Amino acid sequence: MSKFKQLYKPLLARAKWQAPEETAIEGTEFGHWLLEPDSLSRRFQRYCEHFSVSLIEQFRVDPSQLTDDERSLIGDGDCLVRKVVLKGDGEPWVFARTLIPLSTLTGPERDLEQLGEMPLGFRVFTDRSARRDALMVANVGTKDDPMWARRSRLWINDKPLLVAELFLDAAPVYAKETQSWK
Ligand SMILES: C=C(O[C@@H]1C=C(C(=O)O)C=C[C@H]1O)C(=O)O
Repeated sequence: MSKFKQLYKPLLARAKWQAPEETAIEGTEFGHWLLEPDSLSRRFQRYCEHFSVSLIEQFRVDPSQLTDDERSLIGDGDCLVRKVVLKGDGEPWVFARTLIPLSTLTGPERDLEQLGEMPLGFRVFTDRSARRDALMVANVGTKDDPMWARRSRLWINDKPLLVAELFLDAAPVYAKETQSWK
């Protein structure tokens, strides 16, 4: 799993986030994926027989480990960092890094620290209060060979978490004709 950290963490770290309207992705096939407001995990499930999440690492950081941008979105408190790979039929589709403020890991949300290999989206989007905002996108590849990432803030019971997702080559996002199975 460390190859995912070595390969993909730096790509996400240097993403130059843009508002979708500043890019030409709206109305494109992959734009529909990148702008997905509901659970990406639930959508991925429709494009494979077996959807799974592998937990790479999870640890706590103090706010000095966050960027100014991240602090402006989720506050300047200690956070839990959760890094996973989302897989479709065993193929790595997304590398995701989520920042969950400890102030979000309270009350009914305490369990978010024990998710393990349960997809975060399955837990968050079953809550009626769940919503997504501050969605930004970035091409961390090249113009001719794009590698797309997105970052968005999720709210659950009015408490935030920040999710950054890097869409890997095998992801259905890039398939010319993505026919859902279900
Ligand atoms: C937020 C979602 O959860 C997905 C699963 C994640 C995880 O298990 O850590 C992280 C980011 C997402 O790709 C979603 O399904 O939209």
